[in-house]
Amino acid sequence: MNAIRPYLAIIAFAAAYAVLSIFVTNSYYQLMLTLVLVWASFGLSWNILSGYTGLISFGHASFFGLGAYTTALGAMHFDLSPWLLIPIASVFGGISGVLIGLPTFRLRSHYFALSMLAYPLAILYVFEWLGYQEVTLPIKRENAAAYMQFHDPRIYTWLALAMVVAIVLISRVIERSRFGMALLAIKQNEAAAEAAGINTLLWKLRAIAISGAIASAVGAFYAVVLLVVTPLSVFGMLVSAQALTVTMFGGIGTVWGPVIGSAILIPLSEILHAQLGARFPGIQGVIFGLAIVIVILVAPEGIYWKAREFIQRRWPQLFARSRHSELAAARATAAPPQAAPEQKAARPSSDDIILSVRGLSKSFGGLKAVQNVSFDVRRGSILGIIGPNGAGKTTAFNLLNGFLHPDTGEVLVDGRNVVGWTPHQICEIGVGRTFQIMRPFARLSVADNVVVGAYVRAATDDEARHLAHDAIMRVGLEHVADRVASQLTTKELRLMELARALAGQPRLLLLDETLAGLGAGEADEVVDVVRKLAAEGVTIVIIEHTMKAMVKLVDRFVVLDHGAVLVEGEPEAVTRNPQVIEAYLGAKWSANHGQAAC
Ligand SMILES: Nc1ncnc2c1ncn2[C@@H]1O[C@H](COP(=O)(O)OP(=O)(O)OP(=O)(O)O)[C@@H](O)[C@H]1O
Repeated sequence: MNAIRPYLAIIAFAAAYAVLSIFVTNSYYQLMLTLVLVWASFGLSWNILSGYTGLISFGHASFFGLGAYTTALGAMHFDLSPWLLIPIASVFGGISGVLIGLPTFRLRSHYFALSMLAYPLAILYVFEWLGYQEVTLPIKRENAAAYMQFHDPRIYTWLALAMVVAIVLISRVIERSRFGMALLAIKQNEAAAEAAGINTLLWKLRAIAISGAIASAVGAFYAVVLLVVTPLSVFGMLVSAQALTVTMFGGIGTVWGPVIGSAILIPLSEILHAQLGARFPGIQGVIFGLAIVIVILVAPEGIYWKAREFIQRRWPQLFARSRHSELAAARATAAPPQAAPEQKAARPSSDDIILSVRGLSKSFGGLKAVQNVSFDVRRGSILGIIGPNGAGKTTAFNLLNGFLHPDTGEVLVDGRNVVGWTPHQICEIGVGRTFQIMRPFARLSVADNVVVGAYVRAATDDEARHLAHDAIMRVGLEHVADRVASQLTTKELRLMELARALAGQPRLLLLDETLAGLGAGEADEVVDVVRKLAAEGVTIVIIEHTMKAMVKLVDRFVVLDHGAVLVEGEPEAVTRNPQVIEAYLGAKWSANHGQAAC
């Protein structure tokens, strides 16, 4: 029973729809029942890319149209059956997804959305130019069922229903797996996902390939239902808009969104088109436009989420769940993963060098943000990087973990030069990172945030949950593990980012201003956690402004000024250095601490 429970809603929906379709005898309404499911399926395909990753596609008609024309042309020129052509269209859709995704994923947000718009428009003109203005599928009088042609229109509805159920199940599998978590992490913060070891390009390509394959299959089926295909009806703006509108109206990022949106908007626009289409041509476009305006004003993420929020407020017990207890259960059952040898090693640090930076430089236009920086970090030690605002500390970090590529220089992690690697590749070899401006996955729970960081080291979901649980315990956040990240205090967010980095079992942790925004007491608590991690053998490089906390924490300092290393050495020597006092600490520090430091 427990195994069936997540699918009860879709089983009930399919049963009710099938029963409804049995009693609808009017062929026009029967067609509408089928079209509702076709557009719901198309919306579901759009949702797999855009709903889960947040990369809005205005160009899903490319896949839909390719599918429709594959069926139409395959039937016309090669006398092939749609039973064969639909899977072929799906393969074409998947391949075109990768071909479109590879160049277009270089772009972000609205640039991505707008460039996706170009593909169906370009393909539309190609098909017109090829002379395929209107392609009709040949009618089969004999053996019609083998060509997916049926006298009883209800069979199309049932086929469409089977298609929706299949796509909902695929979406559910994606949602509940590492795939879905990766896409959600990308949606909430792509840079943090990449730094947590997620190969963002690969997951996005997988999402667009699956999304494109499904959209093409839906388009191929649409051609079978309507029997006529024109470039405008399958590649037109309204087609892409339809996927977007039904999903945005119903609810983004949930399987129910496209189904709800389609069930409301398609009959509405079809009936108005039938009644008023002659007097008001293009009335469907008006309906979809109005739907978008209403959604933006009333329920920006769609009516599913609005209704869910309402129910959650009214009957909170229906939604009570404990992800952390799941994690704790996973910990009780899963075998403990092998600790990395580096983590077993205890301080004090040896002369073994884990990170070696050689002649690193980076300029932005004429500004030399990092100039010929070199330093070594011994395994098990804590290195502090300090310097005034704009000294190049964050840029140096971005060069170390692959967000930026240096103009010159080397970054050797355990002797391997990682210059040119991507952040997730650097994370894979054991370099974790937190950010100066915190980058939580705001709508995920603390536990889920940390699970995302564990995937880089875990072979299975259970192991990821086990590692996440360990990391949460190490930073002392078990009491808020089920809380949504957006509800955390600054200190908790800092610790959660630490846990997310720790879950990937790094041997080297780069902490970017982990104490920023904390009160004195809170900063001490976080310093204690960092010190404990170092005692467990994790090597730490930390950027900080808070000199007082740093002096007590670090083994060595690198002081940057104007992008170059001003001084390097042990805390006592560095804080007494006249150049450091002049460039960074100022005369006041010298007066207050000079004696103490001596
Ligand atoms: N992407 C960028 N494009 C142009 N200039 C940049 C870029 N990133 C950083 N800079 C400039 O490079 C210099 C070093 O910046 P960086 O953020 O590394 O300093 P920082 O020491 O971390 O400063 P803060 O303590 O204020 O964060 C600054 O002058 C900054 O304006």
